[in-house]
Amino acid sequence: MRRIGLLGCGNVGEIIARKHEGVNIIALYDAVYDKAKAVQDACGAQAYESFDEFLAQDLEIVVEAASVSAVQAHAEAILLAGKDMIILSVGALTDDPFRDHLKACAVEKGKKIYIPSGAITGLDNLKVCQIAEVSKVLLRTTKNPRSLGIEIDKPMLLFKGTARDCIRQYPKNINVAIAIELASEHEVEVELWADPGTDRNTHELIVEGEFGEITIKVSNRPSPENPATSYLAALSILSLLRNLDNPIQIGT
Ligand SMILES: NC(=O)C1=CN([C@@H]2O[C@H](COP(=O)(O)OP(=O)(O)OC[C@H]3O[C@@H](n4cnc5c(N)ncnc54)[C@H](O)[C@@H]3O)[C@@H](O)[C@H]2O)C=CC1
Ligand SMILES: O=C([O-])CC(=O)C(=O)O
Repeated sequence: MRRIGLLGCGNVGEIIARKHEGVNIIALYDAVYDKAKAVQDACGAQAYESFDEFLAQDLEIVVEAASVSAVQAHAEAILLAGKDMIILSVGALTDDPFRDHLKACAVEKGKKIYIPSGAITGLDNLKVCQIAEVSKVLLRTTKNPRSLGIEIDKPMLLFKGTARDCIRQYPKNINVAIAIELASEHEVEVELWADPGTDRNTHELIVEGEFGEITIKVSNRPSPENPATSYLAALSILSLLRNLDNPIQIGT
């Protein structure tokens, strides 16, 4: 079984620790040591207070479910230590020189960086946008204000602009837009709405191109422990881990 290290033991990390199958989680790290210790019992892994000690373990894959800044701080070291990496805080990869550098590190060590589908679906065939003519990629995201850490009493458009500008302002809420941008290799327009009347994190993806039109609407249940994060995001990592060694690859 693949040996996994968990970087980030908050909401998503804890779900992975409890529900993983087909892989062996052996090491845990969180900037808040108590969080890593708190999930030890869920998976029988060891929590480490020092990142270097965590990374020194015999890991094949590090699963990042921490933050954009955790990716910025640790991804290079993880890849250069010869580990594959699953990156959920994909907003970190908007920085082109940083992303190119991580790619070069992965190539140098013969390792892979996996970007899970996270809180959206449809990333598989969105990759056709890399080779097709595309006139529009729009993501309209709507969350309850509590997910965005604000209080309002009627729907409000908080942001309209590029995915790159949006992730700078909302690094915990719009990583999906960057996953869409990386899959499509096309600039993504984002509308971010806060709606006190909704109990879902909704992502509507609208794409127009030479192939026709795509509309995908995902109405996500927020995670119980972190309403900003859709439960689907944790499930997407669990399914990625489950299918890593499947000889049949489904989807583009
Ligand atoms: N790609 C996607 O579709 C999605 C991405 N996300 C992202 O996934 C990440 C995890 O989400 P949650 O588990 O809900 O967040 P969370 O806030 O519940 O847990 C994050 C954990 O990581 C730890 N952490 C943060 N920075 C760290 C660092 N530099 N080093 C070590 N530990 C660090 C925190 O102490 C916390 O325990 C977030 O960055 C979130 O924005 C969430 C949903 C969808
Ligand atoms: O979980 C979600 O619905 C989206 C999210 O937080 C992100 O993309 O960062």
